[in-house]
Amino acid sequence: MNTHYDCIVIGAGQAGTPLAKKLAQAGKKTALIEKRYIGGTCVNDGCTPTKAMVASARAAYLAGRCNDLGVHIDGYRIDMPRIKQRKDEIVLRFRNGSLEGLKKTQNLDVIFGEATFTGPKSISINLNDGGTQELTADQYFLNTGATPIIPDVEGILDIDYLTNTSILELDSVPSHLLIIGGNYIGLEFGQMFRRFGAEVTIIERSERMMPREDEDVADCIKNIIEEDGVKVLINATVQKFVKDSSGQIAATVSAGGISQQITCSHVLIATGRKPVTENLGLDKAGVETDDKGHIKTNDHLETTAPGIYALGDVRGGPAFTHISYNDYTIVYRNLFEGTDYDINDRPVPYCMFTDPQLGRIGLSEQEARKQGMDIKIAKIPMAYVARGIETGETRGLMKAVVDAKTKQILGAAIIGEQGGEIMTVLQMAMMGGITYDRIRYCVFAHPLYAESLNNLFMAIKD
Ligand SMILES: Cc1cc2nc3c(=O)[nH]c(=O)nc-3n(C[C@H](O)[C@H](O)[C@H](O)COP(=O)(O)OP(=O)(O)OC[C@H]3O[C@@H](n4cnc5c(N)ncnc54)[C@H](O)[C@@H]3O)c2cc1C
Ligand SMILES: NC(=O)c1ccc[n+]([C@@H]2O[C@H](COP(=O)([O-])OP(=O)(O)OC[C@H]3O[C@@H](n4cnc5c(N)ncnc54)[C@H](O)[C@@H]3O)[C@@H](O)[C@H]2O)c1
Repeated sequence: MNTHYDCIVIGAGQAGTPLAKKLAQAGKKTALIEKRYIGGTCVNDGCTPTKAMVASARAAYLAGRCNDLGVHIDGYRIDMPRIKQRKDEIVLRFRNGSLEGLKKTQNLDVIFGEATFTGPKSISINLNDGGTQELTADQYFLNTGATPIIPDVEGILDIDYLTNTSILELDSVPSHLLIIGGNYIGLEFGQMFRRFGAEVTIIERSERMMPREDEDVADCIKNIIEEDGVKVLINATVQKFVKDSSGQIAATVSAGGISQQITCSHVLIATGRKPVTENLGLDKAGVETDDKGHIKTNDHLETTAPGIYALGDVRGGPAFTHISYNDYTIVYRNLFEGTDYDINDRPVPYCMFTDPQLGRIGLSEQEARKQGMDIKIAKIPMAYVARGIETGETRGLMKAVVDAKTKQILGAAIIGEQGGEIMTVLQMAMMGGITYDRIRYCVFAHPLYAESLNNLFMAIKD
């Protein structure tokens, strides 16, 4: 039987879930199709589980250095099954909470299965419970997310490599975790598992880790990670994997042109993510993709097919939960509240949850210089920050890029224990047009990290 809806949302990620609810609440007969779990990557394989485990890793770190603060404990041990159980409980709470909210929503059907376009406005669903269902709708909203890129390395299919999903299922600590890719996923998991007691080696193919960040920022993070005992090889790629009969994996690694063999127990792939569009049948709907498979949209998130929108990672924007969520608010408000928002109107903050965190907003120094802008740089080490000294958290730095003439803040990178929160203070200043010379003399409560924004902008010579 063919059922018709006003709106169909494909993918219950960070845009699809709230959007489906709002569409239904606005009186639209809506279906939300999800092939796996409500909440998508963020809740099930991304932000929620990793940040829960990062909290356990930080507890281990603090236990290991509390002697410095004059508190002596008689050793500690990592209880990986408990860490996993705690993480699972949090994930289930978020996932089930969302599902309950969706089920209670009038005009909304949640259907578990994989959707594929069969025509411009029709889909077929391979139901998870068996069988298929054919649906049509006036409007479609695609929020199908992204999935790990697996590099083409000889022997990789023989080694049971881990991804950001399967590593979350480990209930023991690897003896030696080799991570391919030295950016967000590699660094967050790398430091976390080092703190759980694993030997960790990160292989990054670029000339430096975090190639999109300023060199001093990336170097600061690299020094911190290495100080924690993670081995980092840059300019490095894995050429070959061989698994021996005892389960150990020999990786042939070329680093800086020199070949070496590294033996490890586990391999995590963290080499980036690609959009999930393969089985969507987009050609049947007239939805075009770019050369990387991302769904093409305009600034209002409309695809090349009328009445079909794409939101979140699948459209290749900055791959963050808050961006996917903001995509939903743009689409919804433009459709139902008569607004004309576009995706260029928003800031793109982000926070990498290493410890200390890296909070980032706006232009980096290298980006501003590339654009030929007249800028000044404010920079202080965290070791100058009173709050950092008092709490024993002196690793990191504060850096801001400002317009030399207008005194507006153009961007910031804060590496610090609350780096994300401090960055957000500067984000608000940027949004409100508060210039750096005002922040320099602003009264902040003492002794907060934010108070040191005074000192940060004192570092600029007018
Ligand atoms: C390890 C890790 C850590 C991360 N940490 C952070 C962080 O700290 N902060 C942050 O902002 N971002 C983080 N991210 C990124 C963030 O998780 C994503 O950007 C975010 O989840 C946005 O995803 P989305 O809404 O585009 O789609 P997703 O959340 O990926 O959802 C897509 C959904 O669509 C479903 N689907 C796909 N195809 C079909 C189909 N044909 N039919 C039906 N359903 C389908 C999928 O099953 C999935 O549930 C992290 C990512 C990873 C992997
Ligand atoms: N805290 C956060 O906000 C957070 C945390 C985790 C993930 N994420 C999101 O998830 C996405 C994916 O993260 P990611 O770290 O997997 O991808 P990424 O694209 O950010 O980084 C991949 C890294 O792997 C390297 N690389 C690629 N191929 C390689 C190879 N063959 N050998 C060695 N190195 C190789 C790249 O040079 C790059 O540094 C990111 O875009 C990010 O937006 C966000």
